[in-house]
Amino acid sequence: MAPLSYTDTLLAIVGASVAVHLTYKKFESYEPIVAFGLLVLVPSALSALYLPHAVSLAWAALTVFPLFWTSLLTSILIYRLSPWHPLAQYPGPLLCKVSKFYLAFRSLNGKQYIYYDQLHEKYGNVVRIGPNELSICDANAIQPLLGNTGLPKGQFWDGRIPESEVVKPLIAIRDKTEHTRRRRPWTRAFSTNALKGYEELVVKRSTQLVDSLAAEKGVTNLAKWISFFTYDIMSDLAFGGGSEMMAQGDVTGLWHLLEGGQKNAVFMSHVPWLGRLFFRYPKFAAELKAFRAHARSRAVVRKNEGSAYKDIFHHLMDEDGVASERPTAVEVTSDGGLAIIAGSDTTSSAMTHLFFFLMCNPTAYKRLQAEVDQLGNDVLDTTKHAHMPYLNAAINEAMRLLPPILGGSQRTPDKGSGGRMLGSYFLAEGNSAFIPTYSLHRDPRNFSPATDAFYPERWFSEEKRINLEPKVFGNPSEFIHNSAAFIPFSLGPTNCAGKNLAYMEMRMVICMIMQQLDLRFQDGYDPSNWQVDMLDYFVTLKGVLPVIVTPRKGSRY
Ligand code: HEM
Repeated sequence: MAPLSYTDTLLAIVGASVAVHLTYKKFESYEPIVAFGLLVLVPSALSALYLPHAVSLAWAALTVFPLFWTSLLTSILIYRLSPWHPLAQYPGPLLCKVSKFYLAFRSLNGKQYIYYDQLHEKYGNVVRIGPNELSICDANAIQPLLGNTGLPKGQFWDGRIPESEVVKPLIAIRDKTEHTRRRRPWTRAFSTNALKGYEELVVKRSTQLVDSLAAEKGVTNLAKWISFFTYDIMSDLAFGGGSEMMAQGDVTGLWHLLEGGQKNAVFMSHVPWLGRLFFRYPKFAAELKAFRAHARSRAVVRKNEGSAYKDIFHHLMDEDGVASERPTAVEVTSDGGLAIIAGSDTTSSAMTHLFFFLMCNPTAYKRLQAEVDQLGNDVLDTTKHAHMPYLNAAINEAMRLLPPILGGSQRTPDKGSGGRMLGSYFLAEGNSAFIPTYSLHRDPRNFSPATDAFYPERWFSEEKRINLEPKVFGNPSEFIHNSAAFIPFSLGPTNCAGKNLAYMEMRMVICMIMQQLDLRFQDGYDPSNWQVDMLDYFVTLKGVLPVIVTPRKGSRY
């Protein structure tokens, strides 16, 4: 067969690159073998085609590879910016539309929630924050995206979990049927009965926290103490013990490992295919892997040694034998690690933020303390906690202003579904969307007036709210309170499994601390540092919160 003319050969190379683009788009494989085939083998074959126009095969390759890759990138670029792209109608920064790498790099400074907020300020309710991803700051999209008939999880978690972990933790399961199956033991682990069983432990650890704080002389870092508390208690609950951070400090460096891995993780969640690739190299994301390996080893110890009480592991492992299908050991090990990660950082953020806001707002501090003081000897009674209006309003108000997960949970339409209407926005198949929780909670259309200020009173009924000093909410016609737009625990079938435990822990710790101790900022501390030091790596990394703790008059100290 006669060789192709020079022009036809060049056209064949460009055509092949477009075909490779379309193949990638259709099949979306993370497999390195597929990438190798499409990005290396195809241009190698094309180099042979080009050989008649070159002095050697090496020379042909030197011409064909750059041409092939450049036309592939150009094809991708043109498509992403073209009016045919299914998200073309949505506004957003050019660099976000071109590549998700832009956001991945921007996320490294820990301020992506602020960036989303600025984008919504500039572009409106819907912003195209990636070539195939939308951020939707509109309460009408919450139900269709996250609610009971909402969409399955997106690729976000694919880049955070190494492929070698064939059995994924619950939070990373995208298939709805499989997720429902794996969620069942979690539902048992947080039933009313199971929660009752955790109470004694919550009291024990909360007492240890209050004792430790009372013993602190001079300035102490409240954020650190609360983090150690949540880590210790989640280890007790997930694995029947194994952590004594409040007593010994972070001697094994686990808290450091947990936090250290988050920066890598957030980058990879934006470009999951790269995460999959990099995770194969042992030195990549070493902290993340070390933490997960530790969690797995703790699970094995817990399984072999048992526990003196019914912990979360007990229910996940179905040690009561109530499930029709028993979870496998690998599933339980994977989910045990998840319990620590999901349950410690989030709860510690919520509580630390609340104490921060209380110290900034003396009126709210006094109102909460007065309510707590009415408890007297019932301070450990969880049934009373659940009905304390100021306590619960203050917890919600802190999570409204600074939700522990500042961004949102990504969702993607099922393959073959054709896409989904989310309120008045259409999300085509192959694309993802999320609701930016921080921006939604700080949207005056959802919470007004004084949207950015800490006022637990906004959670009260009108008759109670209207006369309270200062009279911020004195004018009912100006008042907006859309509780459907309050989603710190997300929503729907994949919402936070540990929500009730989190509330129980938070209420207990807050009541015990407020009853026994007075907290105030270190002299000269500038509260504006709190948010400046805070880093959003999906979970929130907190800076130092320097406080002076003094036992209250009549306390046990
Ligand atoms: C204030 C504290 C907490 C907050 C704000 C919080 C928030 C969240 C959020 C936003 C999600 C993602 C849900 C989604 O993808 O739609 C989540 C998932 C999850 N959380 Fe929490 N969480 C908290 C405490 C806890 C605790 C104490 C546990 C106990 C182990 C826990 C266990 C989980 C689990 C297992 C998931 C995965 C649920 C699933 O995929 O089905 N969380 N949490």
